[in-house]
Amino acid sequence: MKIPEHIKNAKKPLFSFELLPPLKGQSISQIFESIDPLMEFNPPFIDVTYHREDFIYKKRHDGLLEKVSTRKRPGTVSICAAIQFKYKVDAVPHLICGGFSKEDTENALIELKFLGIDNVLVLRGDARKEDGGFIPEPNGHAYASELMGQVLEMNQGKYLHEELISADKTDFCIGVAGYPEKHFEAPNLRSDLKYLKMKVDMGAEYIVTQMFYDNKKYDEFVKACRAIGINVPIIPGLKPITTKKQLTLLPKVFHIDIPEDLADAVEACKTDKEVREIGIEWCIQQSKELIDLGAPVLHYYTMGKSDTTRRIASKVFTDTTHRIASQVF
Ligand SMILES: NC(=O)C1=CN([C@@H]2O[C@H](COP(=O)(O)OP(=O)(O)OC[C@H]3O[C@@H](n4cnc5c(N)ncnc54)[C@H](O)[C@@H]3O)[C@@H](O)[C@H]2O)C=CC1
Ligand SMILES: Nc1nc(=O)c2c([nH]1)NC[C@@H]1CN(c3ccc(C(=O)N[C@@H](CCC(=O)O)C(=O)O)cc3)CN21
Repeated sequence: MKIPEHIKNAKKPLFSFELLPPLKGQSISQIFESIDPLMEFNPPFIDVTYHREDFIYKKRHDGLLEKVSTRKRPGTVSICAAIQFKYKVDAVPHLICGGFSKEDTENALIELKFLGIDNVLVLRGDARKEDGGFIPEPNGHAYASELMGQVLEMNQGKYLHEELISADKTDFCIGVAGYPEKHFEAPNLRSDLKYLKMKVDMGAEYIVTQMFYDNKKYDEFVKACRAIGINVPIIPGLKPITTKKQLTLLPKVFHIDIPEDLADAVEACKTDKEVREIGIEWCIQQSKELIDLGAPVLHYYTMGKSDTTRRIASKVFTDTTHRIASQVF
């Protein structure tokens, strides 16, 4: 089922989460072990991220260094298939521009259609660390909107080499990313929202936000979106803080602010065990308020660590007194 249908059919706010493909060499059982403890909260969908290749430098016999491309976390499509068939919930693979030619993208989409996976989150993808900034693949896409264009073409039955393929139309539901605190490369929020609106006008059916720790940012973002005619569901993304290191790491990697109260409380902790308690409390509070603000789904960036999210969800999603999501869409 498509994500917007899950939202329309829901009688109360929904719980969903996101995981990373495990490191190369590990097994699917680790994925299942991280999903099992969260199934009691009835996620209608589970996202699986996509990771582009990295470079490593290998020493050759002659002593020179050879640049070799490797992928540390392969398997998004097969993990999605395994999830969908085992748990009978929709798996949402992330599709990225980085490292993908149009042919690679087409092949991935053909495989997804074949597997009965019909929701995708369309993203540009992060820059490779070594590159400094995002560099599109030759014959690839530079922006999420361009990649969306290709998915939409396939939804119309238009493949890259029509003379070579006679294939049916695909029917993908497309979600996109939104940034309550602005995407770090955008000159200002208005510009970022302009491109977000472009993605929605092209056919994106819902938005998942970058993580944030101050609900006011989400509230203002939703209002700013509505004011310019973005009327699709806006799903907040949440990541509980669990270590002191994240206080500097998260702003650096994801370009987000940590509110003073939260930062002070984390600073005052003596151990990461204490930090985790603070992070869980903060996230429970945030989750409850977001439901009151009308968030249709709460999407947790669990990234394979389910214990923390389980503790949060058991406080947020087993309490049936919460109101039905009231966001306008
Ligand atoms: N791997 C994953 O699962 C996830 C990754 N992300 C990351 O978030 C970042 C951005 O991804 P998206 O939001 O999908 O990218 P996007 O292509 O929509 O936007 C990227 C930047 O370019 C600007 N922009 C967008 N379209 C433009 C256009 N046509 N012309 C000029 N500027 C334009 C935007 O304002 C933004 O600053 C990436 O670093 C991505 O990896 C975010 C969520 C999940
Ligand atoms: N820029 C960007 N890239 C992403 O891949 C991404 C986002 N934003 N925002 C939404 C989700 C959240 N994602 C993730 C991915 C990895 C971690 C993670 O492993 N975090 C480490 C620190 C980060 C690091 O070491 O690079 C952690 O300790 O929490 C968290 C969320 C993936 N998605």
